[in-house]
Amino acid sequence: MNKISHETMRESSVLRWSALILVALTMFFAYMFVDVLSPLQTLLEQQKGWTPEVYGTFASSEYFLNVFVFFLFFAGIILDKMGIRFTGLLSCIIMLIGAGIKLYAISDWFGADNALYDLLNSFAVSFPPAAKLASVGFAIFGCGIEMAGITVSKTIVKWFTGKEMALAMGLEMAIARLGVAVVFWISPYFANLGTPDVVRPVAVCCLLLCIGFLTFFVYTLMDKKLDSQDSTLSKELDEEPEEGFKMSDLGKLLTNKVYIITALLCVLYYAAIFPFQKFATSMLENRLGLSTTDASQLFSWFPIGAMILTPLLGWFLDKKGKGATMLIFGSILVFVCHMTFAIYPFVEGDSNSLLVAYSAIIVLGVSFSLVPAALWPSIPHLVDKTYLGSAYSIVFLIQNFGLWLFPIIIGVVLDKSNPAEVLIANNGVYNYTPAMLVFASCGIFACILGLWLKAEDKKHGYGLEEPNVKS
Ligand SMILES: C[C@H](NC(=O)[C@@H](N)CCCCN)C(=O)O
Repeated sequence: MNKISHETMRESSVLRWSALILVALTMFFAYMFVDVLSPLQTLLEQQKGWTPEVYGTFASSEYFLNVFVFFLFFAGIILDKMGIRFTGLLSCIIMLIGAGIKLYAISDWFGADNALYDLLNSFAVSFPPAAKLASVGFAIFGCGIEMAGITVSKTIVKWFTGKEMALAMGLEMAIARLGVAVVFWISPYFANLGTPDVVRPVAVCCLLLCIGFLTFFVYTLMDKKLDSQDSTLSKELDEEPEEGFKMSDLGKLLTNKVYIITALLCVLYYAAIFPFQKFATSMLENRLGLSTTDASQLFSWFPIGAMILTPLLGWFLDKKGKGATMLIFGSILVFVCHMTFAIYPFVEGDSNSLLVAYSAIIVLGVSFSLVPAALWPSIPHLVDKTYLGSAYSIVFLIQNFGLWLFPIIIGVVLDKSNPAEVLIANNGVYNYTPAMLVFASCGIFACILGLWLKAEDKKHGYGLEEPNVKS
């Protein structure tokens, strides 16, 4: 009788972790691009005339096509039907196209006497043509990055199920957070290299995206080999091939109560994070009287904190569980941070104020480790693996709605709470309290959903509080 070998590449820890590093690098460069303009809001206002409302609308455009053209929904189906290699490469190409358009839009090549410029200048004139075209580019890029995000989540499940899955997801997110931290340092640096200019950092990040494309391409070679090993193994074991996504699975997802609670928690929690990231530098400049570079560097401790803790908490979840509890604590901490920035009487140049600001940013970093480390590995506990790609894509879709809406809300709240005459009386310093209260309220609602999730888990035993690694 032939001896069946159960060994595939995923049994080799070196190959498994190499696969992870390759896909994580793609996300590292993608996350850098996402936030390349976040530390430059003030410069965009001074140089390009982008008011907070324009900037908020531009920031939210990243999610527009995912939400309103349901791109993420189709991305999930493409992923489940066409597989990781096709979807991952497609997502990288989409990101590059979107990034290229955004770069062109803010460059000097796009200006008056250009037909497209004149066309975009012919309506909604308070929204500059460069901001309009940059938003189109960012919306296309947003399709790519979200598609890449679900592809990477599915890739990790493929290589790490029954192994260190939460640790792997934590490490992938840590590498992405490092990208955010790095861009909060290098973006003001490149912008101020010579005459201040927002184009330089965007051009650099476009080049880095090409490297991300290459690392994903290398990963596809490993993925192909693993698939051929898996199909040989299934034939030897006489296993039925997996069925893949069916439209009826969508109904199963949308009627899965605990999955919907998780998706709502996700949207509320992340609404207090990514949109905040877009305004944080400006908020710190205004609340503490810091320069752009200092505010941006202070804020970078948030992704750095998350980067250090997320893999550790992923490891903890693998070994000890307590996923639902982590979601609750993470939501409480996001509330604490945003309330601090809303109500603490910060004084310019005061060391206590700086200490409080640093502490609040670190607290946010801890929160942003607890929730993602527990949230994403919890999805495979709640749904069938045949439509896992779609399950991730629907959560991302619901989340993207919040990520689209909140920068707009915050932009409007900032404009309304800082009318021109008040702004002039305050020497141009924006009052951020109402905006921060909006962010803080998201934390409270996320916490309530976390408590509900924990109660459902206790009742039905989804295993959210259980460790992932089965010994
Ligand atoms: C893994 C998770 N990713 C997401 O939530 C993405 N849908 C959003 C990426 C947005 C980048 N602006 C995470 O990063 O925690």
